[in-house]
Amino acid sequence: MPPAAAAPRGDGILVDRLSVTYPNGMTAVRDASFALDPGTICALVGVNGSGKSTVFKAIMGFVRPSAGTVRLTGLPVPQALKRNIVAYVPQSEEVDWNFPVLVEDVVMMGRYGHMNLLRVASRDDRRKVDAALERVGMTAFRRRQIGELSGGQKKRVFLARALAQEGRIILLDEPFTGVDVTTEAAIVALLRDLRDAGHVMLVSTHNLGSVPDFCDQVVLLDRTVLAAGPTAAVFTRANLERTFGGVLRNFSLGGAALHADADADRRSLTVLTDDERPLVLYGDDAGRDADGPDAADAAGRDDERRR
Ligand SMILES: Nc1ncnc2c1ncn2[C@@H]1O[C@H](COP(=O)(O)OP(=O)(O)OP(=O)(O)O)[C@@H](O)[C@H]1O
Repeated sequence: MPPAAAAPRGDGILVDRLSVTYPNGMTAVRDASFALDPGTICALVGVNGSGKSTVFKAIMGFVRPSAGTVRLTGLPVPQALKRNIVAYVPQSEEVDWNFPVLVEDVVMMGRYGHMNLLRVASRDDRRKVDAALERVGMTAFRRRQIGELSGGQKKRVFLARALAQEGRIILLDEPFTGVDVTTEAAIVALLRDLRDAGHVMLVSTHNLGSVPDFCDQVVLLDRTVLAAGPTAAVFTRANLERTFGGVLRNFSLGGAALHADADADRRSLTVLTDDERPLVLYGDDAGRDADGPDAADAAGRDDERRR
């Protein structure tokens, strides 16, 4: 038997008994803990209002923990921010697209933390912006206004900004919302490359079907961490039902409704969806596990059909 993987030490992101209470007295996150090592892609999954953005804000230093700690590559948040360790790819709704700014200027913003107060770009800064635009396939759009781009193109530009920043930790807030299959595949390929280069990525997503495809860790959130760890162990039907309660749509097809074969009564297909790309579980163990190539393949095929 292969040796069991060691538990993460939190050398990338360490969230330890984190609680966040907003000034209006609302405790959005209570006693949440998880640990991620370099070279990880982790999904952050939970219903609307479960505290995903609050966890992001705590990691980015926008809110102070009322209890507990966050450490990033071993450093307290303020020190990590000073060193430009954290890059953020926002949700589209958070951005004012009417602000007149060129694509290349958005990507250059990723270099601001590396510049002095006058923000004069060096040759090295420009080279890194060029390389980032090239890497996400947006070089041809560099002189366009950001507001003129499609949703998927805008996402690529913000990914390029994160690349230009060269942060070891990248937070992505629903990167697949409103993007087509090709852009989603391109984003996933890029995230895998970054993982191989030792980055840590925390991805908030409602795209349940994509999670087993590319995330090696999962954090399930409902105002606290319900479960955290390797995707195969944590991303199970039972845990998802606990996380989403009645919100999750769950269709089960089995027996004659699905197959005409002799063994139809033993076979089933379960679809779990939080309204974006659904998680499709095939076969006899559909009621137990969400991992395995069948589940991922099925989710992909279903996605193609939906679009
Ligand atoms: N600035 C704030 N002041 C007071 N309460 C807040 C604030 N921001 C968020 N909340 C509350 O904290 C809870 C968690 O919100 P949060 O935005 O972290 O959830 P989320 O999981 O990111 O949701 P979504 O999936 O809708 O983006 C919600 O009940 C929300 O109303």
